[in-house]
Amino acid sequence: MTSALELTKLTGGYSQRKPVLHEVTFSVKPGELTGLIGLNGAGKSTAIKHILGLMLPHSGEVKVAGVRLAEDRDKYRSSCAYVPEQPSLFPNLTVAEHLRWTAMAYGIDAAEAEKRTAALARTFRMDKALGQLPDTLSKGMKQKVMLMNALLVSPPLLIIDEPFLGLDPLATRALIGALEEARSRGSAILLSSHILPALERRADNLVVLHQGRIIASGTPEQVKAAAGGQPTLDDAFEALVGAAEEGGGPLG
Ligand SMILES: Nc1ncnc2c1ncn2[C@@H]1O[C@H](COP(=O)(O)OP(=O)(O)OP(=O)(O)O)[C@@H](O)[C@H]1O
Repeated sequence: MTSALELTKLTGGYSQRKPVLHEVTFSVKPGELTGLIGLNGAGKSTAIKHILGLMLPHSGEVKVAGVRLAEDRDKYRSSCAYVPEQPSLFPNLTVAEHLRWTAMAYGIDAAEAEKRTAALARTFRMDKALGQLPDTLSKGMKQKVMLMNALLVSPPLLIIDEPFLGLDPLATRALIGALEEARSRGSAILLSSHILPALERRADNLVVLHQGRIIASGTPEQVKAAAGGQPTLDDAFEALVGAAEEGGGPLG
């Protein structure tokens, strides 16, 4: 099965002289949810910028839906949707207009877009906000609009930065349900988050980055085992980072 996302020995960053990422290799298969975790400054956002094609590798490669950006720009770009931590919306477009615009950009038929919009608005309790402009929305509501846009597209690869921050408990549940649905339709999901218990419960795989290198990866159980059999992912993360900073090898 072609991976939805495949990083092979990706070395990259903001200057050739001082790379941020060092030979990062991992993949996400259709229907899988992978959590990307690491301390502040570990390189998660830099990895995402490379995946989105906003930065080019110094060496190694990134494939989305089986293609490199240089091979097929249109396929690459239309195969992923990204929800950043900070919502960025057009001030003059209403919520419904954002969704319509996204649907057009991704070539989704208008009737289908309308149907998906109505369903997403119900799921995220945003029915009454469809006619509102971003300025009149709360922070969490803006985040919901970003999520609704990405879910409307239902792309092969969905990348979400800190998905649960700022969402109320019902919206969090709605998002978890919507992500499950997206997975069952075959979307691969990459979540970057500091909220480890949420990932421990839901991720198929984890990638632990430290100073731009992968220090552990695998299922949550495998990562806990690699950290010396820690009881929780929080404990495992602390142990792995501690060992990496002491310059030690694998724990256990
Ligand atoms: N625009 C930039 N120019 C130069 N260096 C940068 C830039 N953005 C980030 N960096 C550096 O790249 C490294 C990785 O940063 P990155 O933003 O990828 O971390 P992160 O894991 O996403 O952190 P956080 O959890 O705080 O969001 C850090 O050393 C940071 O200082």
